[in-house]
Amino acid sequence: MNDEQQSLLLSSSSRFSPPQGVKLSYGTAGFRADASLLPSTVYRVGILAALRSLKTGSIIGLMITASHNKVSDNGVKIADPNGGMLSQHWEPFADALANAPSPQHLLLLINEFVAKEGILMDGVSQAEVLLGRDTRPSGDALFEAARQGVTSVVGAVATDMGILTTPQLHWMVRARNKGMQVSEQDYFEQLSSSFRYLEDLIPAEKSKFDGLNNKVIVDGSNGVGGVKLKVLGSLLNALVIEVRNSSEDGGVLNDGVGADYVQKEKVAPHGFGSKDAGIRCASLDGDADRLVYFIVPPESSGRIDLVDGDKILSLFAVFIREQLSFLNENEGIKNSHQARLGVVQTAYANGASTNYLKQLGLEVNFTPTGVKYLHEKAAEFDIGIYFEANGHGTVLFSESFVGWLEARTKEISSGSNGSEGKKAALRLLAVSKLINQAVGDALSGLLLVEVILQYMGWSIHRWNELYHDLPSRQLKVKVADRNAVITANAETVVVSPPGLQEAINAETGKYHQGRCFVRPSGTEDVVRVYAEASTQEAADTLANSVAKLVDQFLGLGSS
Ligand SMILES: CC(=O)N[C@H]1[C@@H](OP(=O)(O)O)O[C@H](CO)[C@@H](O)[C@@H]1O
Ligand SMILES: [Mg+2]
Repeated sequence: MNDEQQSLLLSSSSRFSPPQGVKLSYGTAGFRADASLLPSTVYRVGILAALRSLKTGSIIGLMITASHNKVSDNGVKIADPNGGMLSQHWEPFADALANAPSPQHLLLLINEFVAKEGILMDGVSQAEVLLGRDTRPSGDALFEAARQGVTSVVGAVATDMGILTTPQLHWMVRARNKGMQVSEQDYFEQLSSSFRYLEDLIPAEKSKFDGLNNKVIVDGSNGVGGVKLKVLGSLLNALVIEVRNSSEDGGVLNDGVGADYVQKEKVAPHGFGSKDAGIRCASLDGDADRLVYFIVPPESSGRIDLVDGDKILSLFAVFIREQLSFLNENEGIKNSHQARLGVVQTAYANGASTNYLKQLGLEVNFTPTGVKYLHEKAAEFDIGIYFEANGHGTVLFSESFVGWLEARTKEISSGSNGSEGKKAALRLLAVSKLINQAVGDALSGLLLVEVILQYMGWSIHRWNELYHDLPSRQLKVKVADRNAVITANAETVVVSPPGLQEAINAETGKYHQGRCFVRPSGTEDVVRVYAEASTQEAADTLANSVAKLVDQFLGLGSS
């Protein structure tokens, strides 16, 4: 690193002192904390993003958001060149940078790291980072910190993409690196045109929207997603999207609203009630990368029927499996290719969903919590569908399978006779354009759910009846050191502290259809307990007894 570069880094970093007495960690989804603690972290992540861009020779993304967390929090994460999460290999460097106590330490770390990674900081190589932020009031100041971080690397440019959903930014990074157009208008255009195309491919004999079924009401969590969804909705024809709790309505972000609240509490968000009984309702989280549906009952008990990420995954799996079977049956299609379809879940997936998917004959895989793990696994298949129960997920198509579909659909247009097999190829290709290939995206997920329901002629009730969720309960336990819990087998088994798993097994064995696991959260200072059983009461009791075990083994008094 030359002198000019050194002094630039030293002078800019002296403007951003790290908070005292706080240890920051990149965690499951980037850095998150109270926004007042974050300027130095966001500035340093700006440097990291510029280095990542130099290293990969590609465009990198930096998103400022704390998703479903409270409005006074904020956070920052990186999108890699393919639009996915930052390579896990760089996370320790991110942690070290964020926690460096002084500008001199920071410089030392950067020097060491660029030498180890062979990054050329010669002031000649070009780097570019696309910056996005959600609607949080702290976003503007943190954006400025990120911009200063990026531009303190000589040759690096920070491009302001404005206020965006997290998945929009990831989509733009991916598209830019493929040499495509990446304005927000391009994003809306790609989603809405593939949606309309899929609508046009619905067979005439299948029931279309019947006037009752053409509306979905969406809770925007008072965040960025609602506003964007209004724009997207205006580009559609038959489907009516009514947005409530949009950030323009004056409500507080994620306060009594949003996908996380609806999924965890199983109650209707603010602004929804018995007047909405029978209508399809959906909820986005604060940065619109999670989506759940729900049904409001006619009486105003507040309780809802939750149609969660597992059920969205199941709907996608049923549809895609059907299209693949049309493809395989179709003799007109040359070089018939047996596409490998895989689904990926975590231990939080409701056991009833896993049984259902296995009964369909699908390969079900499990990974630890966190989309970076699910995404990586799903990418091993021709078509990989992954979802967390909380509504984060997408459908990935391998490049080779998309290439194969493109070749088939070209054959089709030359000798078109409209067989189901041919239409299936066209449909799958349109799905690969509709559903975000970079990351889980509530807006593209919502459009895919809507068009599949149209295609199937299903109401939300019919969809919800695919299987019945086993009653479940999630609890959080505060412990002295959550990292003392070490798990294996996709977090289903505790290997340390010794004896805890045996105690959990003994408790779980008392319950019909009992299943229970504990793991340290990657985003909160707690150990999470999840329990399932044949009745709600049993699931509650099992969760409570295991929470007590966790407390006995690791509680605040046991350090
Ligand atoms: C049980 C649960 O919902 N866990 C969430 C939560 O992770 P934890 O590591 O459990 O805190 O936040 C993650 C990031 O948003 C999300 O990927 C994950 O599913
Ligand atoms: Mg989110």
